[in-house]
Amino acid sequence: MQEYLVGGAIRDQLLKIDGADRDHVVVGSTPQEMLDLGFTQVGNDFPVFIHPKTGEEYALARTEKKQGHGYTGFVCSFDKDVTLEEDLQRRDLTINAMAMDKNGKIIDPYGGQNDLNNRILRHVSPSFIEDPLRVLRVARFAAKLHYLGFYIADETISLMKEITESGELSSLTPERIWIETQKALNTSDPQIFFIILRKIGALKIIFPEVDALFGVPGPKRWHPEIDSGIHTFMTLRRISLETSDPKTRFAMLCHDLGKALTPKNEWPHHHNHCALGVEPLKQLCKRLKVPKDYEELAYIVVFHHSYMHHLYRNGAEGIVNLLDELDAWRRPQRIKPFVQCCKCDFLGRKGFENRPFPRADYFLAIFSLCLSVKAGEFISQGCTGKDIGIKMHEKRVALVKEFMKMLPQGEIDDSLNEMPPISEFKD
Ligand SMILES: Nc1ccn([C@@H]2O[C@H](COP(=O)(O)OP(=O)(O)OP(=O)(O)O)[C@@H](O)[C@H]2O)c(=O)n1
Repeated sequence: MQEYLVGGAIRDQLLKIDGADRDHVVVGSTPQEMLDLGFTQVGNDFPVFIHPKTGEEYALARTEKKQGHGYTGFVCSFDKDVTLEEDLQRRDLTINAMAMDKNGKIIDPYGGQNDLNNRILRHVSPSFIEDPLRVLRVARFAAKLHYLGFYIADETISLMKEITESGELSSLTPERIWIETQKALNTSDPQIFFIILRKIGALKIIFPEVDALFGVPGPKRWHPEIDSGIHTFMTLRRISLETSDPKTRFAMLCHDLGKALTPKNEWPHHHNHCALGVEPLKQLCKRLKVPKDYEELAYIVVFHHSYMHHLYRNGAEGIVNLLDELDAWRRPQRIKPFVQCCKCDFLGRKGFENRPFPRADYFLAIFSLCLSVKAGEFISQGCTGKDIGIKMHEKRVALVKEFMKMLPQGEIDDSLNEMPPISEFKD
C-alpha cells in the first residue's frame, strides 16, 4: 500500500499559508489491513481511519458516483484497485486535487499547481456538479483566497449556476450551509462569499432575506451607493477590517434586513427598518439553525444600530436607556461589537470610507464611565431593593451629562441632524 498527503494541506503548503488539516489517502489497501495496522475506523458512508500516533485522517482511495438527489446520494467504491488519479479526479477544485508522496514529490494530474500559480479556482471534472455543497465550498475558497488574487474560472462559475438552477441546493441541510457560512465569515473577505452566491443566483435561495435588499434604494445623501444590498456588502467588507469575530460580521450582514420590508411608497427612506428587521433575522436564523450567540448579537445590532446616528438626541437619559436595552451591565462584552457594527454601518458607504466616526470612541468612553457606578455605594448608604437600581441609573445619567458637556459642539449638533457626523460633509 502507498500513502499520500492530499487536498487542502498541499494547497496551503504550496501557498505558504497555515491552515488545512493534514488528510491522507491510502492506495492499495483494505479496511481490514488498516485495522490490523492499528488504525481506528470512523465514518459511516465510507471508511476513514485515524492514525494511532499522529491522530491524522487516512481515507482509502475511492471513487464516487451520484445516485439520486442531494448531497448524500452517492455510491462510493473503495476497492483495492482504485488509483490515486481516480481518487483525485472526484475532488472539487484542481488546487485541492494534488497529492504528495513520502519523499515530498507532488502528484498533480489535473493542473493544480498551474492553477495555483495563476490564482484560478477551477473544477476538476464535469462530475463537479454532482455535489451541490461545492457551490458553497468554492464561494468560500474564493473568499479565503481573495487577498492572494484568486478568482473562479468562468467554466466553474457556469457549473455553479447549473447546480443552482437544477434546484439541488435545496437538498443541503441547514447544518452544512451554516458550517460553510461560518467558515466564510472567518475568512479575510467574507463579502466575497456572498457576492459569489449572488452572482450565480444562489443568494436568493440560501439567504433570501439578504438578497431582497438588492434593488432597494436608500437616500442618496446618506447612501451615495444607493442600493441597500451593495451597502450591506460594503459594511461586511469594512467590519472585516475592524474585527475577525464571525459573530460581529454576521450581525453586520443582517443589520439592514428590515429595509427590504419598507413599503415602496416610503422609499428611499426607511424610518422603521430597525424594528422591521427583527422578523427576517428570526426567520433566517431559524431556517439555518444559526447558533443563539450569533442571533443575540445580530438582534441588538438590527434593532438598535440607528440610535447611534443620533446618539445625543434624547440626552444623557437616552444614552443610559440605550445601554439598559443593550443589557450592557450583565453582558458588557456585547458593547464593543455593537459599536463596531454602528461604525462600519457608517463607513460602509460610497465615499464615506475615510470619514471620521469619533462617536464610536465617545460611546465606549461613556460606557466605561457608567461601569464605574457600583451598587455597593448605594447599599452602604442604606438603599434596598428597587431603589438601588434607580440610584445607579440616576448616577449614570449624571455622569453622562457631565461627559456630554466636554464633547465638541459639532459632535452634538451632528447627532441632532438626520445623520452624523456631517460637519465637513458637502452634498
Ligand atoms: N465536497 C467536497 C469536500 C471535500 N473535497 C475534497 O476533500 C478535501 C478535504 O476537504 P476539507 O477538509 O473539507 O477541505 P480542505 O480542502 O482541507 O480545506 P479547509 O480545511 O480550508 O476546509 C478537499 O481538499 C477536496 O479535495 C471535495 O472534493 N468535495
